[in-house]
Amino acid sequence: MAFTKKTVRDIDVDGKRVLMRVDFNVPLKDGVVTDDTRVRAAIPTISYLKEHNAKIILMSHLGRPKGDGPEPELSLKPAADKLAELTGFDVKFVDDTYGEKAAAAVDALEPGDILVLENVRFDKREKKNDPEIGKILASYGDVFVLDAFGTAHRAQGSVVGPAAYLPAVAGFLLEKEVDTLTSIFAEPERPFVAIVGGSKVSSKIGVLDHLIDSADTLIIGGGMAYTFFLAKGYAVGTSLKEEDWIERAGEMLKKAEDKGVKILLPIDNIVADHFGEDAVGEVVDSDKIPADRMGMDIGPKTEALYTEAIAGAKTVFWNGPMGVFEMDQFAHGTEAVARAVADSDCTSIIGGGDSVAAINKFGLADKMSWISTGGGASMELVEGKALPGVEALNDAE
Ligand SMILES: Nc1ncnc2c1ncn2[C@@H]1O[C@H](COP(=O)(O)OP(=O)(O)O)[C@@H](O)[C@H]1O
Ligand SMILES: O=C(OP(=O)(O)O)[C@H](O)COP(=O)(O)O
Repeated sequence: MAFTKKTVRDIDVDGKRVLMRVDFNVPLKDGVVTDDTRVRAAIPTISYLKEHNAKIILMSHLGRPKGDGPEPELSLKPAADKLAELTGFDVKFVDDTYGEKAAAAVDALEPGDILVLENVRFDKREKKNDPEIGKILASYGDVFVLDAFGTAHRAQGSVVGPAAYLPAVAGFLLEKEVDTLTSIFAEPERPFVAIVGGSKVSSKIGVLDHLIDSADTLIIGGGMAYTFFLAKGYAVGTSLKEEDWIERAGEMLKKAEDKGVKILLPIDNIVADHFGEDAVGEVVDSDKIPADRMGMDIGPKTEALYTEAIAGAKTVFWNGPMGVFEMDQFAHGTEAVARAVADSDCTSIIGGGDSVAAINKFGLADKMSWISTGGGASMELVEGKALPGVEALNDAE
């Protein structure tokens, strides 16, 4: 299915104030961007707008701030600096989003200038999709561009709000992501193996239900696994879990069994007594996690099981690391799965900020068919859902 929304190519941006929502939700360590994939991915649209003399106003969230004011460690300044470094453009930054300071910085823009606003989530009205947020942001622009594929599944103020007030079109990244993913998911070559892990359990666990309908094998790892262990009656110690989902997880296991879809869960795990750089791992079987231990990675027997399942795949969709890969001692499971995907003769789609950071950490990005900047967003596309951000844009004629 071709992309059905207007894009930046369809509008005149010369001398106009272009308000653009990007996804600069990048991993940071000590104030430095540790994976710049999402910043790089926004550059084609930014460069196009600059070449066409637009005044460019960029906005994004970063992380999940509480929403009652600035949190310096979640400032967008490092992402703005990264954009300047990657492009050589002069990138201005204003430490305000909805106030007079931001408005004044917008007013001072000349054609070709680029301004990054502070984290849109420093105000709780953003996540609540308060119409006031859309209105304030829209006042900064003459047109609205959505290029934040990774956040297009969130009906939040800066993603859908400005479209109510301004002509609203897609950027090149959004267009390419939606086109590529919908065409792969429409008729995946089989066996289709879906791999889901990571920590955003509540926002992604529901999609697993759909994956049972579309995938031949579903591999579960990372923080996602422990809710399923609870459904199987295993104790999970202090591992990440989502109590409200235990019953549904049990229903999913039953549904998969009835449909003949294989769900693979870890059979062993690397556990630790606390979450930290100095934590030391030990291997335990999945039904023997001690009460004072938390699961940090999949274990060696699980790596072998998952590697074998991936080797026979024709399509792999992967979102969410198998463990806390940022800490080297818990990165082994994610690396083993990444290598299995890289070595297999399949169409491979990797989605999500952290999953992509993991693939980059292991130097395997060029072995994958499509690296998507969105984890949750690509999960919703695989589910066949429309993304609210895309829905809010103007239809192509
Ligand atoms: N067992 C686990 N316990 C806690 N966190 C985990 C576990 N396994 C993986 N994670 C964390 O999950 C995070 C990524 O999850 P998520 O945001 O859902 O993925 P993505 O950004 O790829 O969509 C990583 O920071 C990783 O450390
Ligand atoms: O990182 C993101 O999603 P992802 O981890 O599913 O890829 C997006 O920036 C959305 O962030 P959110 O899940 O805090 O709304």
